[in-house]
Amino acid sequence: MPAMLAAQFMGLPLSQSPASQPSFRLGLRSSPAVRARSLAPRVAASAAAVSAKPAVEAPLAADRTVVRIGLPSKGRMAEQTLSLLKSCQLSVRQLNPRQYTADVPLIPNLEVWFQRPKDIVRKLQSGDLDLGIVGFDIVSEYGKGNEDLVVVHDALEFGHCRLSLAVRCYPSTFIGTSLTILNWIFISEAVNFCDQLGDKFLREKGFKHVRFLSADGALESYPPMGMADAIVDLVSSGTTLRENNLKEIEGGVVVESQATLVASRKSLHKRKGVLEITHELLERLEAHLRATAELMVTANMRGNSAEEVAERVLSQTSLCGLQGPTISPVYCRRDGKVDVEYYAINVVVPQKLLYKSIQQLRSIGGSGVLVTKLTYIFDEETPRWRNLLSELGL
Ligand SMILES: Nc1ncnc2c1ncn2[C@@H]1O[C@H](COP(=O)(O)OP(=O)(O)OP(=O)(O)O)[C@@H](O)[C@H]1O
Ligand SMILES: O=P(O)(O)OC[C@H]1O[C@H](OP(=O)(O)OP(=O)(O)O)[C@H](O)[C@@H]1O
Ligand SMILES: [Mg+2]
Repeated sequence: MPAMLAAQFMGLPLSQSPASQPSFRLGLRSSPAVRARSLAPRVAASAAAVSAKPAVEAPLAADRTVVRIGLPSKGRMAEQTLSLLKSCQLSVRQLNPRQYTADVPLIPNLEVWFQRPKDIVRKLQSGDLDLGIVGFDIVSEYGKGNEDLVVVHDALEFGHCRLSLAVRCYPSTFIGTSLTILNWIFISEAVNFCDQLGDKFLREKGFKHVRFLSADGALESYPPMGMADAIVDLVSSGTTLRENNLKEIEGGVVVESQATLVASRKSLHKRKGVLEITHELLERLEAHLRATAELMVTANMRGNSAEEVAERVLSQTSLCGLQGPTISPVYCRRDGKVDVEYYAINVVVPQKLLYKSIQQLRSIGGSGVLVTKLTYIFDEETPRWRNLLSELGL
């Protein structure tokens, strides 16, 4: 920031009217909705089609008997989505990489359609898809206010990012500057990745004077090129911002995002098989995601009885398992008689406590420790399923 403007800012009363502020430009990545607004009437129809809330409620295509799920066709989410499904034993079979459709052999009534993330949300709204896996940022941007979209699983543990406001790096006095203050000093134009979200966020924060630009990508290049003062874009590691000399603003996070499983409420209610498939997907996803954080530890321990071994195991903080350790006798034949001298202990421990658990096991006489990865941990019923049923009034 030029010294003069900095000085001007320091003496600026916060009640000063926006009209008297220095002009500030912010860069946003354009969505088809915004581009369509500025194009000829020929494209007005597509603009309506992408509006956050369809004017006319989409009918359910009654003749379709197969259930459809939309998966990201390209980009960083595509590969991770397929790998998550594979980890849930739901491998997607795509005969040809150029084909937009595929299937999941384990769920015969499920058809996979590879689509761009924003198209997945639009097609859920139009009734052409029943389920989808997309980032929460896209659900918020394109599905906002649409009652027909239901987030079935909100934390699939990949695609973590945040939609955030960032500005050029100014002298350290301004780093950590709050939104309110920044508002007065230098944003007059911004580039926005998520038009609806970015626009609403900044207006609500009082950035009424900001002019939004449309852009298709590489938003981080706008401020250094002098085309905008700020950007509203996705940030994950922060590398792109840093490499382009930009900084996030304190309090400038518009939305936190990660991959989600989304469904059409109408499909869940009316299309045969959707609720059952959603239940299976949800159960497998939950059970798998839960299992990735845990390990199964098995060890042998000398003891006089299962209870006595249990006392020792339960005296250790990291060996309590999900409900408690499973302790079973190890039978051996001695002097012609079946005898029990050792007990096998099975206990599920959090991955991050593995080494501590091993140390605790050894300290109470455990030996021959085996550690196994878990594929699934199924609970009695997942809270997300109960929530979904109650959200659907079922
Ligand atoms: N840097 C990132 N780290 C983690 N997740 C991200 C990141 N950027 C985007 N995402 C997530 O991935 C989703 C898809 O982004 P991606 O860049 O693959 O496609 P896109 O930007 O919509 O398409 P395109 O780049 O062709 O315009 C985003 O909606 C967001 O949820
Ligand atoms: O904080 P980081 O880890 O650096 O990630 C942030 C970048 O990732 C996304 O871009 P992407 O790579 O998808 O390119 P795009 O702008 O062409 O979509 C996003 O739009 C940012 O530019
Ligand atoms: Mg991208």
